[in-house]
Amino acid sequence: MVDGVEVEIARIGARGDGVAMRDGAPVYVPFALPGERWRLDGEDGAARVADGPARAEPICRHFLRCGGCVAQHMPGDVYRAWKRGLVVEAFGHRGIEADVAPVVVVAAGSRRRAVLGVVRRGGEVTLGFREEGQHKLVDLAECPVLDPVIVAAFPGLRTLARLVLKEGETGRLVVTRLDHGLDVSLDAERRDFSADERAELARQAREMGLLRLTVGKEPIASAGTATVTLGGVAIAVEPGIFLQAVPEAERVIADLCVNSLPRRAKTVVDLFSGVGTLTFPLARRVQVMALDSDKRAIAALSNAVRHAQGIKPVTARVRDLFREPLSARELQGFDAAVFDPPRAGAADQAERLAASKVPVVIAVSCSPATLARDARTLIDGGYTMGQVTPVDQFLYSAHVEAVAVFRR
Ligand SMILES: C[S@@+](CC[C@H](N)C(=O)[O-])C[C@H]1O[C@@H](n2cnc3c(N)ncnc32)[C@H](O)[C@@H]1O
Repeated sequence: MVDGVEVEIARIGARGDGVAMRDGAPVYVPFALPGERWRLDGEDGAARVADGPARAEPICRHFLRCGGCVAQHMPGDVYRAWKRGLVVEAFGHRGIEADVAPVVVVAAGSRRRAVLGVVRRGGEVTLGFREEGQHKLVDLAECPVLDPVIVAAFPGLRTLARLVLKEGETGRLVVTRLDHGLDVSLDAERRDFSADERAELARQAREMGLLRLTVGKEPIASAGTATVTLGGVAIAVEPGIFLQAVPEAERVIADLCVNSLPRRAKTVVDLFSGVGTLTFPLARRVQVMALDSDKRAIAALSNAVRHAQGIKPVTARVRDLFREPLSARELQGFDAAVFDPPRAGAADQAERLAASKVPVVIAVSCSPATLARDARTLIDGGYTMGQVTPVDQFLYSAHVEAVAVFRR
């Protein structure tokens, strides 16, 4: 940044920064809004010199310092337009004029899964969100985005981390609210726990009322079966398994999938199925073949099928769909395909789908950029894209989920 120069913010960029143009190049100003004027003060940052439209009151005291949120200062209409715009722009970059619906925004306090950083210094543990590339953790007293049950566990989680981390060591906590309590996995360098230390960790887990505690790969405590109910089916899951971040978003995504099926659909393939988030809601109506490369996820899904009631037949297979995407021939006979890949998208699988005759393809994605890339492939293969629905389950972050439906 250049000292003392004033700029006017024109728009909000992909990471939530305000963007101003200077000498034909974009300048990014964190936490700035369109219509505001800012003075750029060298490497140290920038200062607001003139207000634009009203700012929103942040819902959290840690906003601006915590790595979790970038957008609590945006008024609701600006925020929703920005999130929708992320999807519109991603398609625009691929030459697609997408029909993008208004954003479905989840409620605050509904996020059931958190990946938290912990560090031990001077005997004390700091617990907070670490954004990519950011090193400093802000110790959290609250987080209005997370399920309050997770927030209430913060003090106990610090105690757990204190028992595990050496001085100066950092660790990573994955905390998930399952059907009957919190599932906590703590990853740290240290692996050599004595029997006494293990007993102390187990005692702390009991005191916190945790459903399960895992340190590294070692099971430390369990207070019952760890299940998550998806589409009315309880699935016993292993620590750290992928789940959609917010239950409400999971239902919106599942409903969009089910409601987009052809009326007479009988069989659907669920690509990148995970433990069956979309498989089970789909299986209430149609036969499903579920595929994922994660052995533990497919085992959980298969076990759940055995005791599930009121669903159509489900088959589940382990398959690496990057190395060995389902071919157009293998896709033959399915009335619809759902694909919900990781952030990298599913370039090769999209090519096979584009060459197939599957009447309806439903793409679910947490990355508008790779969704748009894969959409281009499907459109070039003869599919017509219907409405795209952005689902804002990563509240106040620069991420957004989206569902797109393709037909031929
Ligand atoms: C975004 S998650 C979606 C899971 C599931 N549809 C859900 O909603 O819970 C992506 C899934 O892709 C799976 N995956 C990642 N790489 C894969 C690959 N190469 N082949 C098949 N599945 C893969 C992961 O195991 C994960 O379950």
